[in-house]
Amino acid sequence: MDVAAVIPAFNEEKTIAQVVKTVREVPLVKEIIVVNDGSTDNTGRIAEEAGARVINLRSNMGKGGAMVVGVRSTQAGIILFLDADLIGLQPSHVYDLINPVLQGETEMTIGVFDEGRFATDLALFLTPYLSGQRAVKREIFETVSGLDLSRFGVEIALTRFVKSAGISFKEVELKQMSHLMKEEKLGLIKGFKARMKMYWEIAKCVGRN
Ligand SMILES: O=c1ccn([C@@H]2O[C@H](COP(=O)(O)OP(=O)(O)O)[C@@H](O)[C@H]2O)c(=O)[nH]1
Ligand SMILES: O=C(O)[C@@H](COP(=O)(O)O)O[C@H]1O[C@H](CO)[C@@H](O)[C@H](O)[C@H]1O
Repeated sequence: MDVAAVIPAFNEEKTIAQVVKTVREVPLVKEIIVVNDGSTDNTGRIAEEAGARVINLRSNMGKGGAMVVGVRSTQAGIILFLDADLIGLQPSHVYDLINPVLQGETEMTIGVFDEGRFATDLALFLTPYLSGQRAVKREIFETVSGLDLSRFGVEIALTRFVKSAGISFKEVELKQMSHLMKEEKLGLIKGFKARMKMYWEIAKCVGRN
């Protein structure tokens, strides 16, 4: 089964190139798709220069919508989702995420930061099912309804579906990795507001049946 990486990206010009370049070091990943989710910075151009196929969305659809667009644009049977703001991503992390699915050991992996930065390690220690780093069979992703409108609820919706359907999944440790926190990207006040909005989007998906 082929593997494609789908990277939703909204104003991530600082980190996107490094993420794309690292994934390019893994030949098992046949396609790298960056879905530029209506960014107002140079994310799209930088991703393209780094070697990704870029889909430019005219306006911001939210993370879940961008992921759905990315998956629809490829035929690959296994999708590797990565955030565009990762710090310290190594090829070994990519292998750790995709190999268990590729080798039929499980249907989905969820990457959990460990030995990275305290705040981001702690967040994923407490809520591993929120992680944006995962590999999943496309048929599973495609079976979950409403992901296009789920925004930041996408991970919780996907994890809930997998759990309720009794589909196997596995958490894998991603050592010495982190991501930029909202407060680092947007400043304290805007970052906090964005965090609250994200929790609301997650809560809406938790409330859905
Ligand atoms: O409307 C959005 C919001 C976020 N993202 C992307 O989704 C990923 C996770 O978002 P963010 O880093 O804001 O979330 P955090 O990891 O801080 O919760 C990143 O690659 C973002 O660029 C997106 O494509 N569209
Ligand atoms: O780790 C978390 O608690 C949140 C918030 O991250 P930040 O505080 O902005 O670094 O980020 C995760 O959750 C989002 C919603 O599920 C995912 O979309 C992100 O990929 C994931 O990093």
